[in-house]
Amino acid sequence: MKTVNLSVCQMMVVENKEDNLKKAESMIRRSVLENKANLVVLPEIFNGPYSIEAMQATAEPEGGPTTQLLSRLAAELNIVVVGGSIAEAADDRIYNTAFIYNEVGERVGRHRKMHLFDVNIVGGVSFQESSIVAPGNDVTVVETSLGKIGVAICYDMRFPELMRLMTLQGAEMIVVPAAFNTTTGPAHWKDTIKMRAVDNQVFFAAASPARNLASDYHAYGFSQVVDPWGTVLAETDETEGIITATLNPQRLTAVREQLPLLKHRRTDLYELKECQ
Ligand SMILES: NC(=O)CC(=O)C(=O)O
Repeated sequence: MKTVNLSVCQMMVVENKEDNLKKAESMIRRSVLENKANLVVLPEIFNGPYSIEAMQATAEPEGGPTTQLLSRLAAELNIVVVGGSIAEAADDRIYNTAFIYNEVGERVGRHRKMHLFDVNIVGGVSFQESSIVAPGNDVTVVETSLGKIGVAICYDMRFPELMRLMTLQGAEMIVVPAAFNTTTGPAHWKDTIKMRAVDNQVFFAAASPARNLASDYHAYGFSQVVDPWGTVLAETDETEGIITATLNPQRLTAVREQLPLLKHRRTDLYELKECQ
């Protein structure tokens, strides 16, 4: 991989789609102009609220206004964009999808959330994502000029097998647009980010929306970027803002050489395989 300046835009997502697109555009521009980012990441479902009703209302196909904007900005600003995720309308279904664009605005990857957030936590959050969203079936590792980026979405990051598969496929950075909430966030967010980075010896960036108490779903916030040793390189609180970290490839090499976890796996005793 190359040296990467990664910015996470922890944006306040509101009801109105156009307002969200304007906000995403201004935060992407600021990431580049003020923080010299060459990789910019947006949160899960950034163009409308993360709710069953809103996802139905905001769903659009690839080539719609949201992906057009992301592609145009990637090309104009000469950056790689992991475009958070959107409700994607395709095949008469809705997917929760991240689109990834390169420096000339080509779509170089697409991840459809594989694990859907169907939970009912007593006294806390209830959500039935599968009532509207269909699951994706593909592990996503994208080859870019900056290095290999594994992309997953929110609940996907709770599944260590998926993170390890991405690592075995060469991911050097794992980037996760996400929206934990005020029940699961305080309990699990930071530990999950750290352990996925440490287990796999990868850079790990998790991008949340800012917490909007006017919406039904209260995102946790606290976006983070962590290095392969588990050191936090950048983090924020629950409010809107941009965080930026420099990812140094020598750090990844040094951690993997000095603590060769990936080489010490007992593949004579167990294996992890991607089913076709
Ligand atoms: N929103 C999600 O997909 C997942 C989540 O909030 C959690 O795992 O907690």
